[in-house]
Amino acid sequence: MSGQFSSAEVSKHSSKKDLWVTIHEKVYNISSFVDEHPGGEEVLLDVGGQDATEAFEDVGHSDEAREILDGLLVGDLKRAPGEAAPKTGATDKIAAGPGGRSDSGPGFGIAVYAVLLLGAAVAYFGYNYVQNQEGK
Ligand code: HEM
Repeated sequence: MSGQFSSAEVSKHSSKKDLWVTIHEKVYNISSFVDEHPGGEEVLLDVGGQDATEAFEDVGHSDEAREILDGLLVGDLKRAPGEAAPKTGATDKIAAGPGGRSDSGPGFGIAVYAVLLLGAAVAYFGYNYVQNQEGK
């Protein structure tokens, strides 16, 4: 079974027994997998009938998980003209990375540098302060 489905069509399949999601513009019927999902059924029911690209990629699923998805494919997502594509900024970065995978979201690296810089500044001024005290 394969075809093209609009997001309105996909959103009709949001019950546990009939659960579809969209990931990267492809439509998957994950009903048979809900009970087997290592991450639990709750998260899958949450994204039922919706675009699950971000949720799926944020977890950093393995290649095995992607293979399971391949087996659940029902078709392509048909976007209505003018319909906005979902936000997949984080996903685009992951896809563009050298290994194709990344564990941290965007902005995480910057936060780490900020903390390191702050620590270095505190250490530097603290050291100077102690030196000055000793000099007295
Ligand atoms: C819809 C298709 C999905 C498939 C086929 C799938 C498949 C899998 C598989 C095979 C694993 C085991 C680890 C791995 O191989 O990466 C896993 C783990 C996990 N999944 Fe999914 N997943 C899907 C969607 C989601 C979504 C939408 C979420 C939402 C947050 C999610 C959250 C998780 C979490 C948190 C784990 C880690 C569980 C643990 O290690 O205890 N998954 N998934």
